[in-house]
Amino acid sequence: MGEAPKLIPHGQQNETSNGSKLEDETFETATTIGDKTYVIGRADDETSSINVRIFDKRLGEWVNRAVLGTKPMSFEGHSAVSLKDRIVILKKNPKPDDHTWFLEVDTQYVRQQQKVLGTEVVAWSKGVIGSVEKPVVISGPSGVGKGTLISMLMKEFPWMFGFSVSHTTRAPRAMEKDGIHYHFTEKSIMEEEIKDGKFLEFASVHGNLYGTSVEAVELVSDAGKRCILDIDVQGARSVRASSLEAIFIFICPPSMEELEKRLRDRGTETEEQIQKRLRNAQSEIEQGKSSGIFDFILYNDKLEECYESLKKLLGLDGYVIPPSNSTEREISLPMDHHSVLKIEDKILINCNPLIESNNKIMLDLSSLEGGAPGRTRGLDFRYSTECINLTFN
Ligand SMILES: Nc1nc2c(ncn2[C@@H]2O[C@H](COP(=O)(O)OP(=O)(O)O)[C@@H](O)[C@H]2O)c(=O)[nH]1
Ligand SMILES: Nc1ncnc2c1ncn2[C@@H]1O[C@H](COP(=O)(O)OP(=O)(O)O)[C@@H](O)[C@H]1O
Repeated sequence: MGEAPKLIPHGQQNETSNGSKLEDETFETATTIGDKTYVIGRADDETSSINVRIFDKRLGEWVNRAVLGTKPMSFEGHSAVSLKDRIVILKKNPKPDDHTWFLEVDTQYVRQQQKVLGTEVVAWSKGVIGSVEKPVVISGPSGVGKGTLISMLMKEFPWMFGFSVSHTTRAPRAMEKDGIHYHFTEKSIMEEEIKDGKFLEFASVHGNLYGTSVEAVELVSDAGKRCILDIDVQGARSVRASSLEAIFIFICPPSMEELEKRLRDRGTETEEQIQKRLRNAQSEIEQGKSSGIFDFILYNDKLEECYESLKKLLGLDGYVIPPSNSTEREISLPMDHHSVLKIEDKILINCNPLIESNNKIMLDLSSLEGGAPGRTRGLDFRYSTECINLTFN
């Protein structure tokens, strides 16, 4: 039995309480979700890290501890609010012209991580404000044109999409660059990292290991971009079963003959590898069509037509480039004089009207969808100056 948290702030009392904010000199804040109280403070070593301790009320003991974050997430007195399975921590604005940072933790993910690692590890992220669309998972047999279609999408919409760079134990092809096309790695290293819970999913494909690291997806979502994953059917199944909400697209060849031709013309594989890929293609196509994993099946016969269909199902047909900055929004929160309140799935930040003209900011957690588990998925926010707008329905 551990010592109960000295801090029994508002959050400890019940689920419907307002956000908790402790006195500044303690440099700790806490909030409660279910049986757990998350006590958040500056790391003991006085670095810029954040220390999180988790107290399980049911067990009456501290069950987890993690040191998180680097600059600019240093802990200088925050407000923490819990909503459903999330905690949102708002960092005070250190300078008047600075922007607000917030951290969001998905406690669902904490539980998953605990299962894998026993102790430690909570995932936090810098807040990306403005909703990010669901990641896109693209699967299909080797040579069908997945890479080609993804390149076209990334070239036309570089600000919108980011590629999840997988790890693989296969050897690089002539034009492939480490860290861009894949993270090329050793089997023993990758197996160790899989054990450490570093991967969102992994699979053995055509005799090699492939996997999507949690970090690969986080890097894209942290940049505020929509993540594209090029993974095989087994990987797609694992992602489907994970907490990552995504759109699943399967690409089919017009015929096996055409698939073989594309593979041969690409000229990147030995004859033996081509044969292996063709043998696997048949069952991949069957699974792709029948497994219920995929939301959409696209036939890549004429490349341009297939690309147009892909854009259409991603809602990008007839897409007009928005004026710069319109997809990125930032909010400013004053250093002092703000209070934080939670109501249902909304967080309301009340600023001093004498300091801020937009004196009420609402973060809407119902907008959270997609994204890597445990990471900020794009909190939507809006300003309000009228109290009447702040009634929640
Ligand atoms: N499960 C899983 N599959 C992957 C990953 N990265 C690539 N793949 C799949 O591995 C297979 C082989 O990829 P690759 O060696 O690049 O060959 P290609 O498909 O012929 O270009 C393809 O089906 C990819 O979609 C990953 O991170 N996880
Ligand atoms: N619709 C298409 N028609 C003809 N060739 C295509 C088409 N789509 C892709 N290709 C070609 O087929 C080969 C395999 O495509 P690639 O994108 O590497 O497939 P994958 O990533 O699915 O293995 C490449 O040489 C590419 O240029």
